[in-house]
Amino acid sequence: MAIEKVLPASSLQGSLVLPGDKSISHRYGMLAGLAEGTTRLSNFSTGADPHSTLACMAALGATVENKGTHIEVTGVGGEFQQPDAPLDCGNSGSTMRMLSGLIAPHPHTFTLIGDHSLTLRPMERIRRPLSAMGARMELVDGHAPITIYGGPLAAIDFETPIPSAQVKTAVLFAGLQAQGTTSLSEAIRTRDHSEHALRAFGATLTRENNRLSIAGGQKLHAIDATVPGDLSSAAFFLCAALLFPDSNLILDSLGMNPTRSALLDVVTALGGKVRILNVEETHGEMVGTIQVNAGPSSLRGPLEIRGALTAQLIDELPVLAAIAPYMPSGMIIRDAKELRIKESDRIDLVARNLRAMGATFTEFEDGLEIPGGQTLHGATIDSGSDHRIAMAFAIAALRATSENTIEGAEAAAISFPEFFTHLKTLCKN
Ligand SMILES: O=C(O)C1=C[C@@H](OP(=O)(O)O)[C@@H](O)[C@H](O)C1
Ligand SMILES: C=C(OP(=O)(O)O)C(=O)O
Repeated sequence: MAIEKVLPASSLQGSLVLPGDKSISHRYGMLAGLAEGTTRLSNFSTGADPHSTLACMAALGATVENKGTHIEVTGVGGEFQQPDAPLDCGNSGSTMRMLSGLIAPHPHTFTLIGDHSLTLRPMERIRRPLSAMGARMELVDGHAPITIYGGPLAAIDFETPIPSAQVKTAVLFAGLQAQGTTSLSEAIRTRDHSEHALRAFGATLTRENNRLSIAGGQKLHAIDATVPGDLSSAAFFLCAALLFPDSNLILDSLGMNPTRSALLDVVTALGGKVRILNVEETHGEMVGTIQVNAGPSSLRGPLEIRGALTAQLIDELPVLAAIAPYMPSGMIIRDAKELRIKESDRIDLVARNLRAMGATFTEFEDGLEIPGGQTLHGATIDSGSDHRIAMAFAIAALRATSENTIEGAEAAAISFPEFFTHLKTLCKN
């Protein structure tokens, strides 16, 4: 187990280009694997999870080559081959759920496996729509390993019961290859990278209010693309910037898709001055440069994160909770029960680590209420092998009164292997 020691800091200064967005990298990797032709992907995520996706695409017959400057994926032209071993999704819920939809229409038997954490995560949420389309899927008590007996699928009209971009994507990827037109409605709009990625690879997809429709039998064609920087990785440094009055952080080539960028509004509400220096669109995704300085917050009460906002900030909630005790206003996070079934029970681990640092707060089944203006001390942090917990508490450590020891720091590599190196460069002690 890797240990990282994080000392209190006095300032955060510098500029950064983030590695490619994890969500977009998964989708480009999968669609490139299915498409016809050779896709070139620059700034592909360096995280272990999207590389699990690429390994699965290779096992399904795509050719994946790391060319140094970019990744090349030569797709199977619409027909995956029977893999000769189980598809290993590692720690990645995105891989397991989205890939299930992508491969279910193919006439082979697939087994999807993952690590211990992934085996604890709910998979019934994808079995329900995919089996309604005609896929035969076996789970073990609602969990992986998953066996899919693939074959022709029929379109469905599906209403997502939980806000989940992974479930939405599994249905769209299956719908792309089904017979008829698949429709899907979501009550809370989740990240729309799949919609943009499908269009980029040549598919037609329509949206009317909250209802998406995709016709089956569409073929995909290879693209050249640069993956925008990962805003969920940037979140750690954006939150760190709020901790010091003279912070100055510049993030270049950053993904700013509006369905992902609620964090920028939250950072602003917490006193961050966020300047957008430029923005452009590439394959439907907004990409730009931002500068962030800290300033006084105008909040009169605790920052409240509930309902749709909770769903939009789902991956950023651990780091927001980790800095909440230092914010003058404090924070209320509710409607976040999903956090209990991510790579770890993130509410429990945030609570345990905040408690270890001496914070006071109230824990709920679906969130936390954390008073502001607290002083925390150094402690031994348990990452629970969860990348976002390891990184969130490295940020909390920056304002503690003494050194923190992060146990299980290697988990950061799941989404952001360079995190601790950048932290050391940006933070001044
Ligand atoms: O679609 C995606 O890329 C993701 C969707 C979210 O999961 P859910 O779909 O389970 O909410 C998020 O937590 C995950 O990190 C990535
Ligand atoms: C929940 C996450 O990812 P996944 O569901 O793909 O494991 C995450 O990155 O925080």
